[in-house]
Amino acid sequence: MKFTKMHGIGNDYVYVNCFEESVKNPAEVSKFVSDRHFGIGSDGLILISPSATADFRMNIYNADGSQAEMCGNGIRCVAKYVYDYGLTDKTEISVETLAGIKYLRLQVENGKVASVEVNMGAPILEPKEIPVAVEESPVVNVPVEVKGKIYHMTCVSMGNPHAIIFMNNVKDLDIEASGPYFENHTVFPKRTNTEFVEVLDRNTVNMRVWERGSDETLACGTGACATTVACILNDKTENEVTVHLLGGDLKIRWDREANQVYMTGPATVVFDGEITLPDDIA
Ligand SMILES: N[C@H](CCC[C@H](N)C(=O)O)C(=O)O
Repeated sequence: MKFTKMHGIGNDYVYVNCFEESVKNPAEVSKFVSDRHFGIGSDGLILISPSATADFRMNIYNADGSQAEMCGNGIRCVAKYVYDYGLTDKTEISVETLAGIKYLRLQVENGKVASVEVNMGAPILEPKEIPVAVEESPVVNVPVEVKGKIYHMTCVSMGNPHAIIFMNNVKDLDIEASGPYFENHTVFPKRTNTEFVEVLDRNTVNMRVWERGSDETLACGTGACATTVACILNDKTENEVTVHLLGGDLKIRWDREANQVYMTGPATVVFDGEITLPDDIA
């Protein structure tokens, strides 16, 4: 199977061009290629395919094989792949995802995509649609007990679920001690991604993330969008925020009139490769 290893500020995936390849067991393939010792090493697998309703289709699988509705860092890399590898010469494209069709603007430098602006759509705040099993709507600063400790969470979906926890210092956070317990908490019927956020000023935050199905990652695009919405709902920032993640920065803007969230950031090709999959998952 031919693949391209790419990352969005350190959130790395194995990308497969399904115009040329066919992946019959994507969940199993994602688990295999994601293993950083026995596979390629990645946060998951992303398939780029034809679409009947958009220019391209993106399917994303986490490292544990679970399929997610959307991936912000991933969709920027999809845009870079389809332009740089000659599948399109358009600098405005649409990509079909399980979270709906997304519209992207590609910034090209020296013939290659340098950064991408994605319209990530409207944030979803209705608890039943996130989903999160609480009465409050919207879910803003709601107490939740995790491993015997009370946290206050704000929940937002960008097509995939996010729980945002504000704290004073994320650098020293022992994320392994709480991330998995939020991810698998019974209050989240479909599990959740969890963002731990330190507000630096009205336009800047530090964020770390424990992702559903991929443990801590160096960045999460949908998480940065959900975090920005949560900051604004809690009156902690203005509508435009620079999110500092372990792997780099994303610029997020929530256009309140249009109720659309925009994310701008880079996309990087690491290498092209070919791998022989074990027979039982090929
Ligand atoms: N783990 C996420 C999918 C990947 C999202 C993230 N990598 C991004 O950049 O948005 C989930 O299960 O919802």
